[in-house]
Amino acid sequence: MTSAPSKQPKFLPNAQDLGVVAVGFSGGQPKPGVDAAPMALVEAGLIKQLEEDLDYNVSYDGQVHNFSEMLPADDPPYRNMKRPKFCSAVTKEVSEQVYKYAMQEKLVLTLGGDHSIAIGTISGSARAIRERMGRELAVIWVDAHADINTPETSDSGNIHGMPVAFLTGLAKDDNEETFGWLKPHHMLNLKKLVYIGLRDIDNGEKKILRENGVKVFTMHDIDRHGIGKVMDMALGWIGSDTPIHLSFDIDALDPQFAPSTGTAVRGGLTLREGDFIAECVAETGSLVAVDLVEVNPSLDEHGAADTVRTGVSIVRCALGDTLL
Ligand SMILES: NC(=[NH2+])NCCC[C@H](N)C(=O)O
Ligand SMILES: [Mn+2]
Ligand SMILES: [Mn+2]
Repeated sequence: MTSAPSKQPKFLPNAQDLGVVAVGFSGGQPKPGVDAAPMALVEAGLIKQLEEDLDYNVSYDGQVHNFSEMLPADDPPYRNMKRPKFCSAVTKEVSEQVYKYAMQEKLVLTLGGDHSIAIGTISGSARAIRERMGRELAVIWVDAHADINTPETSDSGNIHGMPVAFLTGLAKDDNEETFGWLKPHHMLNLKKLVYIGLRDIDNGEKKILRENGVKVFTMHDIDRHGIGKVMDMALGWIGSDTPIHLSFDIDALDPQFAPSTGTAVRGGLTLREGDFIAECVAETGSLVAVDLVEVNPSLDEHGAADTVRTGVSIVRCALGDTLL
């Protein structure tokens, strides 16, 4: 069962050094419980497996940050965003933590939490990659959703539907306490973003994706070409010489395999397709950071254990586990 990452890492001299950030944050959406995911993943043995089966030197403070000390006394909706100050403060802190590990040339694994935390993770990696190598980061966003609403296009006001808009500068705010801390060095080029697995895109998001020529592989593309060809095309778009941040929303998988998530959408990836995406990214040797988000162990009508197990498997594959 034991296996080492299959290819020589391109951007991390000590690719077996892994920094783990556990973000117990649920404020980017309305359902409680997604904050308990990091603990559930750790209790399922994730960190232990990464150390023992995959030989990583794991830096992890053993704590799931819940950021309760950052909860603002007053946090009314602003520009249609719910809990804007809390989300902004937490993602800013996550950005710093990811940045620190990335500057130490560690691979960074962030366990969410809802997908709003990607504002922190991706801004932290993008900044570190710029500083360390003068390079731009590429992002592979695996999800049922595009999460590219601006505050103005969002119907829900939930910030977990907006991270890509903030990260690419499509959405901006001048106030430091409502994402104004995001500066150009934190940002992602829309041309370096690739989506896989989308099937529930809001009308405003469709317009944004089309107008900006964003590279999207929907479930339709996967049905048409198969996941193998889609991964070739996705990685071909990024190129073999660009650092990659993988942001994996568990709801990309079909609810059969990952029912315990806040915004489940039928018609998703199979378990193997999910693992395969992660395996292909690992094989590039270009991976610098991974997020696993939106596992909600309290939505357990169908058994959260399955969803947690699916999450563990995705992370293992992304970090170099192979079938043989
Ligand atoms: N990270 C997620 N699960 N996002 C779901 C977003 C759903 C919807 N598009 C919204 O903006 O509210
Ligand atoms: Mn999603
Ligand atoms: Mn998402």
